[in-house]
Amino acid sequence: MNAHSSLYIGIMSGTSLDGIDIALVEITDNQTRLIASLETPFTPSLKQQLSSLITSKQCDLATIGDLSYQLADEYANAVNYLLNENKVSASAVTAIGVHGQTVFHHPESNYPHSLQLVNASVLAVKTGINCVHNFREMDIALGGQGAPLVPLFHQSLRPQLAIELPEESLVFANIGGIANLSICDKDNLLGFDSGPGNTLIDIIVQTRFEKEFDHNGALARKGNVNSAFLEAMLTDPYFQSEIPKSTGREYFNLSWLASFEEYANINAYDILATVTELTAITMTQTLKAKSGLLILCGGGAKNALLVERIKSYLPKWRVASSDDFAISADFMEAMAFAWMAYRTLNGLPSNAPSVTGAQKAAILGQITYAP
Ligand SMILES: Nc1ncnc2c1ncn2[C@@H]1O[C@H](COP(=O)(O)OP(=O)(O)OP(=O)(O)O)[C@@H](O)[C@H]1O
Ligand SMILES: CC(=O)N[C@H]1[C@@H]2OC[C@@H](O2)[C@@H](O)[C@@H]1O[C@H](C)C(=O)O
Repeated sequence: MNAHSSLYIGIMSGTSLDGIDIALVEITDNQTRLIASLETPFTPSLKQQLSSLITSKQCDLATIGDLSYQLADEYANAVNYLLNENKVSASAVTAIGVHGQTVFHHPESNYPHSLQLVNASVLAVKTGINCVHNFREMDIALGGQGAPLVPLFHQSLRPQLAIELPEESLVFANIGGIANLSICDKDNLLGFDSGPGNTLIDIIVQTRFEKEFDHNGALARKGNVNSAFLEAMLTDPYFQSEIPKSTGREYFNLSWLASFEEYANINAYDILATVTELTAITMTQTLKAKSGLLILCGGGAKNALLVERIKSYLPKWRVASSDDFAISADFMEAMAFAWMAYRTLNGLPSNAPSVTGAQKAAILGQITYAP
C-alpha cells in the first residue's frame, strides 16, 4: 500500500451501458480533484452480452464468471492506457475503487441483494493496483437499499463549490440511465433514485431510430407530449413511494413502457417527447415547493430538451451543470468511487443511512490486494 499517495482511480460503468468511465483523482482531506479521465466504450461483444443478460435476467452459471472476467479485462486495459498516456506509474496510485457492472438490483426481496460484476483479482493482477469493490453489499446487509451511494460524495463537494449557500437547498441530480437526486441540506442529507434518467429515451431511440441516444433531445423535440400516456405512466407506484428508494433497468425498461395501452398507438417521436417529459417531472416533483441550486451531472445533463423541461418545472431554482463549478459532469460517478476507495482504506463510511435506510453508517466494500 502506498500510504503517502493521494492518487486514486475510480471506475464506473453505469446502467446505460454506454461504456467505461475512469477518473484519476487526487484526494486530500477536503478536496477531490480530477487529474485525468478516460471514457471508452465496451467492445461490442461485451456490450451485447451485458445487455442481453440485463434484459433477459437469465443466464447459465458460466456467464457470470465469463462476464466478470471480461469486465475486469476491459477495465484494466482502460486503466493501463490512462496511466500510460498521463505518464503516471501504477505504484503511484493508492487504490482503484471499482463499481462493477450492475446486472441485477433487488434490495426489496426476502433475501435482499444487488449484483455488480467484476473480477477484482483479475483487475488487481492486470493493473498492479489494489482494488476496492462490492460497495453496495454491506449497506444492503444493514437493511439499506445499497443505492444511491453518491449522495455522501456530493455532500463532501459542498466546500469545494466555492459559493455562498445561505438558506437555499443544494441538490445534485445525476442523469444516467436511472436518475438520482442528492439533497444536500446543511445538516441533513437525503437522496433517492427518482426513476428513469436516460434509460427510456435510449430504449426508444435504439429500437425505433437505430441511434444510440437522443443527441441534445433533437428527436424528442419533433414530437408532442401525449398527456394520456404521460398520466398513465405517472400512476406507477414507484413515483409516489416514500424514500428510501432505488430502482434500475430491471424495472424501467421496454416491458414497462409496453405495459401501458397508450404505448402501442403513439408514434415514436411522441413517445420520446412523452418519456422525456416523464423524466423531467419525476426528477423535479419533490423539489417544486422549495428553491435553491440544482447541479446536474451525468450524460443526460447534455440533453438540452430535458434540461429545458427540468428548468420549466423549477422556476425558483438556479439550474446549472457541475461543469460550471469545475467538477466534471461526465466523471462525477467515477470520481465518487475513487473517493469511496479512499474512505474504505481510511476506515471511513461511505453510505448515508438517511439516504439508503441502512441501520448504520459502515465502511463499504472489500479490498483485493495486488500481488
Ligand atoms: N449530447 C447528449 N444528448 C443527449 N443525451 C446524451 C448526450 N450525451 C450523453 N447522453 C445520454 O447520457 C447517457 C449516458 O449517461 P451516463 O454515462 O451518465 O450514464 P450511466 O453512468 O451509464 O448511468 P447510471 O448513472 O444510471 O449508472 C447516454 O446513454 C445518453 O442517453
Ligand atoms: C444498483 C445501481 O447500480 N444503482 C445505480 C444506478 O445508476 C444511477 C442510480 O441507479 C444509482 O442508484 C446507482 O448509481 C450511483 C452511482 C449511486 O449509487 O449513487
